Amino acid sequence: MSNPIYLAIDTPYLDNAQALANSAKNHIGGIKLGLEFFCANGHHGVHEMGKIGLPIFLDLKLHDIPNTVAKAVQSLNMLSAAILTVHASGGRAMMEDAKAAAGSNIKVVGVTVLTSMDDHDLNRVGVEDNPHDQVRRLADLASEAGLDGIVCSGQEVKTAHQRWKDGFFVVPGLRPAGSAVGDQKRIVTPRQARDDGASILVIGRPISAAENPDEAARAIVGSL
Ligand SMILES: O=C(O)c1cc(=O)[nH]c(=O)n1[C@@H]1O[C@H](COP(=O)(O)O)[C@@H](O)[C@H]1O
Repeated sequence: MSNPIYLAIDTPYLDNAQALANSAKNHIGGIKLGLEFFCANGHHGVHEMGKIGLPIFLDLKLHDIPNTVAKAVQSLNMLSAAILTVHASGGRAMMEDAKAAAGSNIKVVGVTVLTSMDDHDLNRVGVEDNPHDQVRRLADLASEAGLDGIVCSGQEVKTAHQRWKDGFFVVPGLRPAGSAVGDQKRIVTPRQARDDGASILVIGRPISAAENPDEAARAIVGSL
């Protein structure tokens, strides 16, 4: 079994990102670069991180009209990322065009309901369904649009996996027992997410903020 852990590297500093990835690289399966890193370092930064030799998950959560998202995806293809995110709430046409624009080796996955949101937060943006139902709705839409999978919390991944047998399920919002929760609201342990059908586990601060990131990553691998 390959290592399912993608280390979320959320920093604007390329040297810090390289140091963190290099320190934990023997106990992770990939590197996730998000908006904080990409806005500061762009294509050059992604190229440099690629030299570490692990698959790159480019988490840019694209969300715009279909034409704009498709053109943005085309501009990212040269980076040879393994995984790319768009917001599923951008709609079916946007997801279809994103997938059509992506290189054949990139998995395009739809972010459903951010793990930092609970029922109340969803209601405040006009969604009356609870996170579970909204994830199910957006997972069905992502599947219809031809995406490879979705991003959801570990609280929904079991149901999503049952409905979409060959879907690819990215699960963030993971906290080993006893670690700081921070801004996340729908959390489970890495082990729980894995058991419930997560394809990959996105983990940031429980590793990056640890005194010894390599040791923290190794301990999480051991818990799976
Ligand atoms: O798409 C994501 O990766 C993502 C979706 C989501 O719903 N929640 C979420 O936390 N993430 C990302 O997963 C990472 C979680 O980081 P930690 O909370 O530090 O483990 C961050 O880089 C977030 O941008």
